[in-house]
Amino acid sequence: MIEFKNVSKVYPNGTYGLKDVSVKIEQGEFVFVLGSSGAGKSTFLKLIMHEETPTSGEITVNDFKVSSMKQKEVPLLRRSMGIVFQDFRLIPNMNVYDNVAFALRVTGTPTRELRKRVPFVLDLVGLVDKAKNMPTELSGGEQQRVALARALVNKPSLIIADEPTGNIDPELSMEIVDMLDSINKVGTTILMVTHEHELIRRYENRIITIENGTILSDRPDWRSV
Ligand SMILES: Nc1ncnc2c1ncn2[C@@H]1O[C@H](COP(=O)(O)OP(=O)(O)OP(=O)(O)O)[C@@H](O)[C@H]1O
Repeated sequence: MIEFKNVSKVYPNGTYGLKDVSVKIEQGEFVFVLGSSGAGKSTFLKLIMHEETPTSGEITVNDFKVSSMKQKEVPLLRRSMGIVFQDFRLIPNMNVYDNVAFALRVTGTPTRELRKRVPFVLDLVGLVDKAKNMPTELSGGEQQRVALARALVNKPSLIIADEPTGNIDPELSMEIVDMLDSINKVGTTILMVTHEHELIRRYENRIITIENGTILSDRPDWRSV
């Protein structure tokens, strides 16, 4: 669950990132966050991840009071979420298997658990047969699927996808959204930021549109009305 209560973010140079935003996203929703460049989408995500702190207002994410959180609690918050970036951010000198396994190794997961979990998520994203490939040997869409597997491997309750289709051919973009959709169907909350109206027009999910740091519109999920 994500809740913003009257949240504003003013950057040190006086620019407003967000202005008095109040919004609630329940566990299990799949929400698109739409907005043009400079609208405030990244600010919204950074506040959720505690990469930035709000100037005023209250933020709750997965039972963490993010707005008043101590720095030492941040790793716990981050472990409750999986993050997918536009530029994939795979480790170039590790193969697909190790890129995914790395996310488990850093949290001290036992090897026997890792041997079950990594093939499971690679199967979910349809990449078992590419486990030994290096990132440079994969297409953009495949690299993003590895990033998705890595985000999923710690069983997060929330996936944040920041323009995940921004570097992918349009035909493959739908494949990524469909994959997020099937992950959502097993209960994971999905927040996907995009500026691609065309892509999300085909879906019936809730769409929060941000403009000039405020919520311009909040279209409900048409599947549930
Ligand atoms: N570190 C910063 N210092 C000052 N102003 C900032 C900073 N980061 C963002 N801004 C400003 O805050 C506003 C919102 O920016 P934000 O990055 O959240 O937009 P965005 O919707 O993510 O845009 P894009 O799609 O281009 O990434 C913009 O006016 C931007 O210039």
